[in-house]
Amino acid sequence: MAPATPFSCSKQIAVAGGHARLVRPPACVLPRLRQRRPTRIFAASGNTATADSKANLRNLTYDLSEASASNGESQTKPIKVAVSGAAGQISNHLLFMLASGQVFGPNAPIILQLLGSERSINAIEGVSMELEDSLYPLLREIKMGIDPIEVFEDADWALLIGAKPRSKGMERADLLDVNGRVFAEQGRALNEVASRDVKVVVVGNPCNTNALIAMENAPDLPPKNFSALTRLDQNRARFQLAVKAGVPFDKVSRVAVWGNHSTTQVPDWVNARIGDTPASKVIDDEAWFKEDFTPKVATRGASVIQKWGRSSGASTAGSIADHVRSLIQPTPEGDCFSMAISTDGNPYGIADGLFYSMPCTSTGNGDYDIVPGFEVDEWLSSKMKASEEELIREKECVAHLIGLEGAACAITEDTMLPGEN
Ligand SMILES: NC(=O)C1=CN([C@@H]2O[C@H](COP(=O)(O)OP(=O)(O)OC[C@H]3O[C@@H](n4cnc5c(N)ncnc54)[C@H](OP(=O)(O)O)[C@@H]3O)[C@@H](O)[C@H]2O)C=CC1
Ligand SMILES: O=C([O-])CC(=O)C(=O)O
Repeated sequence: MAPATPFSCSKQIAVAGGHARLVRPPACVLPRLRQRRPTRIFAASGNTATADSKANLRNLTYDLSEASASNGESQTKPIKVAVSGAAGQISNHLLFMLASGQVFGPNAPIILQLLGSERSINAIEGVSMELEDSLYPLLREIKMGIDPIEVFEDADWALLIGAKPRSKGMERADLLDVNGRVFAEQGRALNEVASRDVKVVVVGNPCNTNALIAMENAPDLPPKNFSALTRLDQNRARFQLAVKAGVPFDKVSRVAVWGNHSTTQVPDWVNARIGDTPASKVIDDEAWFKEDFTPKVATRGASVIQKWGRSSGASTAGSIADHVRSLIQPTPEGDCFSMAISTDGNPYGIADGLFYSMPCTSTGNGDYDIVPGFEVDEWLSSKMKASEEELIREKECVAHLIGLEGAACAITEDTMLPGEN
């Protein structure tokens, strides 16, 4: 157990005769109350570690080793999962899924490393209290802080969710710049302190280009370890196909989503299957695929906001869980999953140097392969090209954040996130 310091707090939960007992060291109580003064405790720091930087990090440790041993569980090394935007609504679903074992499985103890800001650190403390009160046996430790250098230390996974939403009057180029700076800083921090095999999943929008920025700022980490979330789009597409065909969604497979997580995305009905049959044979209605299915999936985020008054939180969290599970479990034979990945050397002729969503498989070791040989007909090809061009324009707008010179931002016609209308 870590020694208590004025700025850290450890807790131990012992189990005797089947009853959990919280052993709270006396030193823990006062510092915890003191920590409610954010200006003192969670002072902003730069992107390099300082001698007293640990003082900015709050640490809760739950040592359940006695309990685990008495239950005959093996002492598995906990998985360290860093989450940014930890006070946001997606995280408010995801953190509980992570702590409960729904993502990494029922035998994987977990350490949560939560990144917030001065704006959100109180809220993150609140979330951590709820996590404590949920009594998750797999949850071993919660770290919270506002400096990515501290929070990302030794992370095995980094789920980068936090990003500024576009506000009224803000151009997409501004959004790319503001969020790009955040992801550049976080990429540098991961490069410096995360596990050398950290898997980085970028969710915060515009997620494809943010993933590119994070990766380019982390030259010591394998580019293949970076991906961006398009699994929500895949799930949305799968649901629409199942409903139209009148089958349970588990009969719908090989659903690729190509391109950008934006309204130019291409949910692929050409290669999708329903049972063992091409979806286009089961649903013999090309006009529906082109004029209804495709825009419905691409603007589903906006429809949710229109009805619900806020953007997709629970379904996004579920799709992040699906994304992670797809990398740590073997892909079922004949199926694929979609995520945005580096295009370097891809078999579909997409320009190198982008993050573009494609069909992938995994053997379950955290790595992936792009599935070759998907049919790309003329219609699919022209839609895929449009999304590629959008990503090239986005990249030009963030050239200054990825060490490129000479490019200029030429986004004139505003491209849209799925949640915008
Ligand atoms: N790829 C995908 O499929 C999807 C992506 N998204 C994207 O995920 C991101 C998070 O969504 P959600 O959790 O709903 O958002 P919330 O608004 O609930 O939370 C966003 C978090 O981002 C952080 N943030 C970082 N920088 C800023 C800033 N400059 N201004 C305000 N907040 C900031 C805030 O945390 P803090 O103060 O701690 O920094 C905040 O808690 C968004 O970018 C959204 O567009 C959403 C749905 C699907
Ligand atoms: O546009 C947004 O912020 C929400 C989003 O990505 C989605 O719902 O797919």
